[in-house]
Amino acid sequence: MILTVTPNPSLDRTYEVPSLDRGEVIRATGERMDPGGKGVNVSRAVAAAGRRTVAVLPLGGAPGALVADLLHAQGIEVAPVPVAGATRSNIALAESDGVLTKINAPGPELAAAERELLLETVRRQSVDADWIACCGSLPRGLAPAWYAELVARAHSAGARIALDTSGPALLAALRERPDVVKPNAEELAEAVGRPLTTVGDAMKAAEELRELGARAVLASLGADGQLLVDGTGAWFGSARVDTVRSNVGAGDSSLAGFLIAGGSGPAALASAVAHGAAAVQLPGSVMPTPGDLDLAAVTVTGDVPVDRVLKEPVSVLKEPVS
Ligand SMILES: Nc1ncnc2c1ncn2[C@@H]1O[C@H](COP(=O)(O)OP(=O)(O)O)[C@@H](O)[C@H]1O
Ligand SMILES: O=P(O)(O)OC[C@H]1O[C@](O)(COP(=O)(O)O)[C@@H](O)[C@@H]1O
Repeated sequence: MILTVTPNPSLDRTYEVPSLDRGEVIRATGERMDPGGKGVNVSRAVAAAGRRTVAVLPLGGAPGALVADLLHAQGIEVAPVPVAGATRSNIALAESDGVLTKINAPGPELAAAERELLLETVRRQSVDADWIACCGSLPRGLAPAWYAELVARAHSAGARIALDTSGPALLAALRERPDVVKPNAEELAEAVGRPLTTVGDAMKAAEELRELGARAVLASLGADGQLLVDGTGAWFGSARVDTVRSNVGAGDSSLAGFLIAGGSGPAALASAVAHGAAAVQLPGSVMPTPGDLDLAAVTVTGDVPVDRVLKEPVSVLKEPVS
């Protein structure tokens, strides 16, 4: 079973708009609503693969009830943590030329009793978990070291941890030796405080995260593919995609693919790449089913193309949020 923890889930609302004109009334041509948050998406992808998953998440107010309904409708087991504040709604504005603008709300602040209940729920649900995937930003009320504490607790309970977060929360958790971390290129650049121009730059940065404690680093590099660096070596995986429909949740789908395939080594990397490539060819944050995957289109090599210039280099570093 793959347990996911999403401390700051969301109701994802996507509006299709012709284009964005600041200060104008924009009439949407289409809209959709999805249960969201990075761990929620991992659970959706694991369930789409026909594997068991339980999603732990704080839920509050009408948006929280809607997230629970949408997840139940997709057959996903939810271990809710009732909270007083309303679950956030995140807005994605998809322009007709393919550009996506996202507004991620901060989400409710968790009170002390709610924080305790969240940890207790994770502990109770971890009993038969092969992996615990802890994903996304932290809501107000959870200290940057919260994921570090979760990794330590999960390890003492014998579970393996996959972590997909960024900034201070990622850096703080590394010292507890998460089994795999999954930064995207921006998050990787932010973590090492350097821009990334080539696949070699990304590999050096991933090695640095290992030196800081990560046992393995699965770095997703958007259109360029993915890098896996662990204690036994490094591999690069990619797949050709002709038409990208939506990259929302592509990284979450990749992480699910990696864990479903065992969570280590080149075969798991190939599964991660196949899931990422399939996800970007589906609308919104729809997660791929086995029929959507094209493993034959995936290439994995131990001969990492270090000199390859990234199609989407990271030249400007994001300001840390906290
Ligand atoms: N434009 C693209 N073309 C082909 N594959 C893509 C594209 N964008 C994303 N992917 C696939 O999805 C994976 C995850 O996307 P990425 O943008 O790196 O993650 P995140 O969603 O976490 O920001 C990539 O490593 C790649 O396999
Ligand atoms: O926790 P964060 O970083 O605010 O991200 C939450 C958002 O990320 C998502 O999980 C999608 O992930 P990506 O933006 O990485 O594609 C959405 O479902 C959700 O709205």
